[in-house]
Amino acid sequence: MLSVYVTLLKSQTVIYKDNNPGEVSTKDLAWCQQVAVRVRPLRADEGSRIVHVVSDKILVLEEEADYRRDVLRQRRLNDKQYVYDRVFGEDSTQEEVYEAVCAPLVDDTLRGFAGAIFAYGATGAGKTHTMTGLMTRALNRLFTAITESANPKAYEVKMSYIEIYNENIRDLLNPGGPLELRDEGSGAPVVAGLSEVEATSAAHVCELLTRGDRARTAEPTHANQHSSRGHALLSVTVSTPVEGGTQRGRLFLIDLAGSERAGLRARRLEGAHINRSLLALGNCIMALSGGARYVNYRDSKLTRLLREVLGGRCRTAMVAHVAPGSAQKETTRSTLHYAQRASSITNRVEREMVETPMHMSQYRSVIYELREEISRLKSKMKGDSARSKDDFTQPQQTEELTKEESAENAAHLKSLRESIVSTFKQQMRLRRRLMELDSHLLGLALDAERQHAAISHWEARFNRLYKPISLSGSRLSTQQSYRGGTGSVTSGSERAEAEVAVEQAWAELAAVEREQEAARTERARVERQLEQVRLRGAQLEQELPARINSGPEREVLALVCRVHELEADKLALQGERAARSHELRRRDLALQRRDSQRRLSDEIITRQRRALEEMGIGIPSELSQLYELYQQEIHASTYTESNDVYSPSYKLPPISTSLSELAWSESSSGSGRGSSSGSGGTLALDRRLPRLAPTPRPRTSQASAATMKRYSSDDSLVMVAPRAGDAAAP
Ligand SMILES: Nc1ncnc2c1ncn2[C@@H]1O[C@H](COP(=O)(O)OP(=O)(O)OP(=O)(O)O)[C@@H](O)[C@H]1O
Repeated sequence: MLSVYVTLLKSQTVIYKDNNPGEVSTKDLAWCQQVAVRVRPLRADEGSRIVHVVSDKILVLEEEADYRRDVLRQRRLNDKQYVYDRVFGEDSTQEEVYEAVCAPLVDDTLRGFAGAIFAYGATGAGKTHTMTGLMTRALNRLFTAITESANPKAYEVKMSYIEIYNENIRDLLNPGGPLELRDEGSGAPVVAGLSEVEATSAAHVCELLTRGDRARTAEPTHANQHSSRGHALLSVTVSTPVEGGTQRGRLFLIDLAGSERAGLRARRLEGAHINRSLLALGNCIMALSGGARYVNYRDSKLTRLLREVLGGRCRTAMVAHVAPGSAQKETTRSTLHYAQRASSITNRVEREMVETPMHMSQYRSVIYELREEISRLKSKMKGDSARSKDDFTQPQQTEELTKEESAENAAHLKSLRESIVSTFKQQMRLRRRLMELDSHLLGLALDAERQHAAISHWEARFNRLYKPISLSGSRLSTQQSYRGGTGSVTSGSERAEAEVAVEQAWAELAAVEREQEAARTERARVERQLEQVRLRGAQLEQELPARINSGPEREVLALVCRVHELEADKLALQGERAARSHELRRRDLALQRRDSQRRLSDEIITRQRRALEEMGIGIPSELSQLYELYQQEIHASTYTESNDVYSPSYKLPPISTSLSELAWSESSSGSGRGSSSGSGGTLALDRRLPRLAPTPRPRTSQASAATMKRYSSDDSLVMVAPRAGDAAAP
């Protein structure tokens, strides 16, 4: 038994048997992503079937026909088609799923690669059913392959099985109290005290799995009598000696907790933890799709633990699970969106990264100081060299030095040189530490900002801005419409979830602030030390000119200079890299904030428009022009300026010429980033807007004009993404 989980997750020192290890590019990583959806059989109490598998890649979700008499809208709203790498229907077998999703990863494990499979979906959707099938088949296949190999005894298979429940980690193979997740330096976190058991045969593995499954936290839910309430992570490591080391392959099989919202009050904490960690996982997957962009793993224990799996050389597959009945419509839709978001990774990664200017100020001063030091040393060498020439023209003075004095000088020089080099090394160590601390502080500042953003988001959503307002004389439906339909439904369970989320954000913020305080104190201490070492170095330099009087000694000094130069160059490169990565993280956060600000603006505008309509106030023409401009600008910036890095998750409702012509495909809502956050990526769109005169083609900018297409067939404005070259078209 080993007590350290890091050996499972941390080491990526895989020796590749038949591949050149090389660096795995983001493209390779993207290629590794596979997203499948499995639909489980319909049960009698689940209503009518609303999920239809069309082919092994396509499924259709039927929306309820709320507008039965409106043929146009029925046609547009009812069916939503989703495309994935693979879709498994209700009669799919465990074997089929294993062959398509898991078998390639098992073969890779034997070849020394790492792979991971996630099962995602709402409670009762079939995650555990699928994962049980995959786990037993994967381990059977591993042992069969090992037995059939030339040297079965050379293989070692180890297993570890943990559960994350309510942000507590438990060892399922050796159940006991919660285990601590420790961050050790910059490496992967460590689960202290976790057991890793050597598996000797397929039968032994089955026994271990059964033991682990029994230890999982399970409770009945509305959809599943035996519902697993935490995330389960099974890790299997296969090691075998090869020439020059040990080849190690790993397979992670992860059965995520149900993604549904917490309904019961008793479950609110549990539900909030589950949603939070699934959101964090979704965000990591999303961020990884950008290749070099900042990936925040800190938000949950699940993502902290999976850091190396998600970001390392790991092929991953996700199997999203849905129930086909109308009773689970909401959860099914949200699962399909989540899976679609994950499957968009492949496309995104192949896109070019946006170049960002470097922000180097933090490093410039340190590098400047180093260069200064080098030039001082060099000028000393020149001075000594000149003096040495003078000495050469006056040999009698040199001859006056006794042999004893020369030996003494040489000894002094030697010790001086050693002191200079050692002082220099100390300086470099302290400077590096300072840079590490600065970088850490920058990361913490971003973390703190994110927590602030989360707090203001939830507070704005539930307490301040969107309290239902009462409009005298308005129809009853007005208040109802304020409560519902815009993504800010304040049901009891959501409010409870918000309270928990806010509490957690405050707690996280306090932890971040404590860490900031500790880092600042440490930084001040290191800075004081550096100042002392710098002073000592300056004193040593003062001694140099008087003592250097020979060619070999100058060579020593030149060597010291060279070491300084190399260090300065290295530092410059490191600084550049760190600054670039910080800049990317900062931009990522800025984008998220803009996104959330824009959502708020849109929601305010939509609600104001609705309020005007409900109160029977016509929209002044200037205001309607502004609405139009706003839509065009948002659309233009979304589709033309940042097409490669940012995708819209919502659109404002169009300003239409008549009520019946308002056709706004819901297909555009909720499928983009943040849509599963609970923050309401989806605005329910207003279908009762006042009739407005069609506006002329926009005059604002070429880009805006290029993004607008007028479909005269139904005389309503429908915004579509521009085709390549649209923006440049006259
Ligand atoms: N593909 C399938 N074929 C037949 N039965 C299935 C299938 N998928 C799930 N089931 C059955 O549905 C029930 C719920 O499935 P399961 O426990 O796997 O759900 P889950 O998604 O893991 O739920 P939870 O998150 O609550 O643990 C079980 O009785 C299981 O046997």
